[in-house]
Amino acid sequence: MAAGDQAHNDNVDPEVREQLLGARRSIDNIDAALIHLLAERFKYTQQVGHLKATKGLPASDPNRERDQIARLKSLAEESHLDPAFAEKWFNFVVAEVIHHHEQIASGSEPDSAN
Ligand SMILES: O=C(O)C(=O)C[C@]1(C(=O)O)C=C[C@@H](O)C=C1
Repeated sequence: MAAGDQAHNDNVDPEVREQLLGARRSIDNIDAALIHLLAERFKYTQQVGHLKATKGLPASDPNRERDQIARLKSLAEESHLDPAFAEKWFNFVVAEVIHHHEQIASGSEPDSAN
């Protein structure tokens, strides 16, 4: 049996299994909160996308992004989260937002847009 299969084994010490389940319940709650927060964020970025398209503004705003990255990296440091990871996460989300902005501007916004 591979080492990784041990966690799926029914023979896991009940105390360890309880600890694992307890931590996983909290992980599931946090993942749910993150999904809800992301959905809220995309609701607002969609509003921004429509505003930019209506007013003929560019999809991206590099100055705004620079300020956001500096702020998030500082918050990450305070929270003992890797600032490089915070920046990667932000860039990943913003790339999707810009893609949505471009779709809105070109009139090809998907029905289920977030
Ligand atoms: O604030 C804006 O202008 C947005 O379009 C939102 C947002 C973001 O997701 O935070 C996305 C793209 C911009 O380059 C900057 C920020």
